[in-house]
Amino acid sequence: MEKETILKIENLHVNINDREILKGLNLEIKAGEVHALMGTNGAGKSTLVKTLSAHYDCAVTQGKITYKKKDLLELDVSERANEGIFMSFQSPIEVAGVNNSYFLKTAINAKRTHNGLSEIDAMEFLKLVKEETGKFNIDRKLLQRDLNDGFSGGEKKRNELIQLLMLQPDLIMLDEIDSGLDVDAIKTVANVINSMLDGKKSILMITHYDRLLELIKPDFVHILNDGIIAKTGDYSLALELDEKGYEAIGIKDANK
Ligand SMILES: Nc1ncnc2c1ncn2[C@@H]1O[C@H](COP(=O)(O)OP(=O)(O)OP(=O)(O)O)[C@@H](O)[C@H]1O
Repeated sequence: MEKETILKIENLHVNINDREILKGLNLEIKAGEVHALMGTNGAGKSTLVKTLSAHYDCAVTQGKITYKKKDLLELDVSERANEGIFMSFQSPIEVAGVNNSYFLKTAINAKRTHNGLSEIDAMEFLKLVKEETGKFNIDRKLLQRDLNDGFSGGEKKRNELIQLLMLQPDLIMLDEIDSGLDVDAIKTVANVINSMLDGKKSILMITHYDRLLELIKPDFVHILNDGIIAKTGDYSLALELDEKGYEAIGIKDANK
């Protein structure tokens, strides 16, 4: 059976501060696929995933993005989340005064209400937290604190894993979730992501290293360069890149 297209990006042009970063990018992601996005520093990888999550830095000047047959650019940031888009940021914001558990329960209930389901109460929420974090031995005490407030880099990433498990999004975008993590934490990330691969959820993950891709095998590896996807291959492209570097595979660093 033909897989459903979850996300289709056509001729996407995006400016940041009036400078064109994405210059006619095309990308199609189907249900159940894992896509890795690589590229030199400053190539525009984060700009792409920030644009998909409606970040205020990114101004779309041209192009079309279709998500589950809807015009994504017509949806605001909370509508995108309620429609099942999840973004793990390189540096998630710290929000003192907002309890982490309250924040997560509110996000879950917004999504449930949007999809015509009843809200979960405090007891159900706690039960679900225990179940999900228990499967992967993730410390749930983080939920008692304020959202990311004073969290270490690794704790912020673990908190995003809790959010992922609780929200069960359809399109998961991970921006360098492996950076700064200890070896055990990288394995936990991979275990969580692999557990979510049910043939329906799709992943777009930015990484610089082959390490994460060894644990979460991508169906496609894309190299973003000079504002477009300059090269696409399978996992062997990431291995080749790791071995030879960008220049040897024909990718010129636009910053040099
Ligand atoms: N808020 C901003 N103001 C000015 N320039 C920005 C801003 N955000 C991004 N840029 C610029 O846009 C370009 C693309 O940045 P982006 O973060 O998308 O790159 P990247 O491929 O994710 O890089 P890295 O691998 O280093 O994380 C860079 O030149 C960056 O300096």
